[in-house]
Amino acid sequence: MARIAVAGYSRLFSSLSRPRHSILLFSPPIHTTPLLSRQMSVDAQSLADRLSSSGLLKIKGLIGGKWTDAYDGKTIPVKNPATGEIVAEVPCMGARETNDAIFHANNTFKSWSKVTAHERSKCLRKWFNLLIAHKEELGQLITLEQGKPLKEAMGEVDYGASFIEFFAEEAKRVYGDIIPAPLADRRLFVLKQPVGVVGAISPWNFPLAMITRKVGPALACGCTVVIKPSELTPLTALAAAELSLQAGIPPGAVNVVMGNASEIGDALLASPQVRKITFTGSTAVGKKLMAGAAQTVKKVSLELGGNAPCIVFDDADLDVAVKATLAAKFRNSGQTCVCANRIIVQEGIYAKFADAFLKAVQNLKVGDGFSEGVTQGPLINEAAVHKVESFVEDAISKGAKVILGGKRHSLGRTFYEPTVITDVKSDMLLSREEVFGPVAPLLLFKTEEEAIVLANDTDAGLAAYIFTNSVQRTWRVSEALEYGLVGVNEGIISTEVAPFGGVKQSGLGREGSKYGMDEYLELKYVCLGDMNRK
Ligand SMILES: NC(=O)c1ccc[n+]([C@@H]2O[C@H](COP(=O)([O-])OP(=O)(O)OC[C@H]3O[C@@H](n4cnc5c(N)ncnc54)[C@H](O)[C@@H]3O)[C@@H](O)[C@H]2O)c1
Ligand SMILES: O=CCCC(=O)O
Repeated sequence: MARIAVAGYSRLFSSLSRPRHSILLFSPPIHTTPLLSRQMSVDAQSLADRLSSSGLLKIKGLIGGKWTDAYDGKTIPVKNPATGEIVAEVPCMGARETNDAIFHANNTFKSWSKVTAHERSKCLRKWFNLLIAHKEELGQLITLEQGKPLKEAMGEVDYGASFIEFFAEEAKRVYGDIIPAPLADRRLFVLKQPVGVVGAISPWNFPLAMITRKVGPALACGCTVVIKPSELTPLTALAAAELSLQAGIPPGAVNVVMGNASEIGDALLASPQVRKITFTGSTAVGKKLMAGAAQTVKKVSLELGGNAPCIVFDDADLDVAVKATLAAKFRNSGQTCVCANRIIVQEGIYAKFADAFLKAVQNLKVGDGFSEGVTQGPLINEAAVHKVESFVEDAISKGAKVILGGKRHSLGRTFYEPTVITDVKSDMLLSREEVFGPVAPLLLFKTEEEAIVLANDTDAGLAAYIFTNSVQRTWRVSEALEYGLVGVNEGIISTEVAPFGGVKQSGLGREGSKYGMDEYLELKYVCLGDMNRK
């Protein structure tokens, strides 16, 4: 059955303007005909045709500038989470392909790191222009493999591309230092140099932005990269890599391998040529990578899971708090590391907030991301739904009350009803861990001190949100929160110009902004002596 309404989204595309952000077919060897033609519906086939004619539907890995199958010919399927249909088969690569990708990245590093900052900047700028020129196709790919509504996917393209534009500019601003010397016959300099080959491992929830946020600064600094996208969403990464080649970024500077995650990860960790691992994903995998990087003492940056508190004080503007909390909670159907995970509401505003929030959540529309008006796509897979279900069951068994949703959506598959749960307590799974789904748990507090204790009562420390009209409280609470990002009266705070990253077990290092460059640079101190010699 055709589930993708081609006419509908064509109209949507034509109504969307070009960006201003603030905020098949190569067949792998064992298949002789393109998978899309064999396994998808008629409407899906026209989508495939459009993507295919754009040249952006790549289904091979990229090693040293060559589109490459797995050496043993094995493939893995990529599925549309909204329909369960297989949309492509991509190579199931492992250590051998990864080592070759590292080899090429290392060779290319020798030349790319010597290219002037001005030239690197120009290449990145061209890449940005191409990403924006292909916004529609990239948005389609994101919705196809990740499931988020097309409008949100197009927003991700703007957001993802913004990192390339920003770091194209930053490439020209890698300044060193001259330090006043303690001895008269010396001069002291600090040089900033690229770290070398970077292994970049990314998750499925932002198939483009979580890659560009890493690769943009890496290339800007003169590093080369081996990307391992999530096996659930590799098509967007491959399309972006194709555009990097079209932009003139040299073959070998951007490599993409996917397949056996732990084998690829181990190869990246073991290689002395890989000098930096940058990872976005779960805390559990981040810890493994951090331990593994010790073998060769690599630089590591980790963007891991969150457990964001969203604190609504009695003095908050109710409309602002409801609207912003809705955005912070239900972005990408709750599958965002900075999604509000615990909505902590002061007793004086609790009833009014719960009522207004419930009404707002009732207006969300669940469905296939390609259908017009849909705001909530499916969850990524069955495991994600099981996790949500187990958290909701745990809360109910401990006394929480479901006031909306609380079960799978009638659309079936991995669609889950937008859910609001009250009477949530801090011992419930919903409070302890990130639910990564469309479930909004409401907790009640009495005093500011209590709210801060509740908010900080977690190993995570990525994003937090507060709603208040008091300037003094804004400062006090922002300073007291053990988090890397704080939104005040705002639910969507990510931008390429500000540092993104967590404290505690949410990670190490920062991405985006001028600080994002430091992660890909080494400092070298040079001492020039004997200055008095004539
Ligand atoms: N802090 C952030 O910026 C941020 C952003 C997005 C997502 N996240 C977090 O990511 C998680 C969701 O993403 P996910 O389910 O893809 O996470 P995940 O940790 O399961 O996977 C992330 C990536 O790591 C790879 N991987 C898994 N095991 C590996 C191994 N042993 N060696 C090397 N690579 C391995 C996966 O294939 C994938 O590419 C959530 O916890 C979310 O909070 C964090
Ligand atoms: O999921 C995490 C990244 C989302 C963001 O950059 O705002």
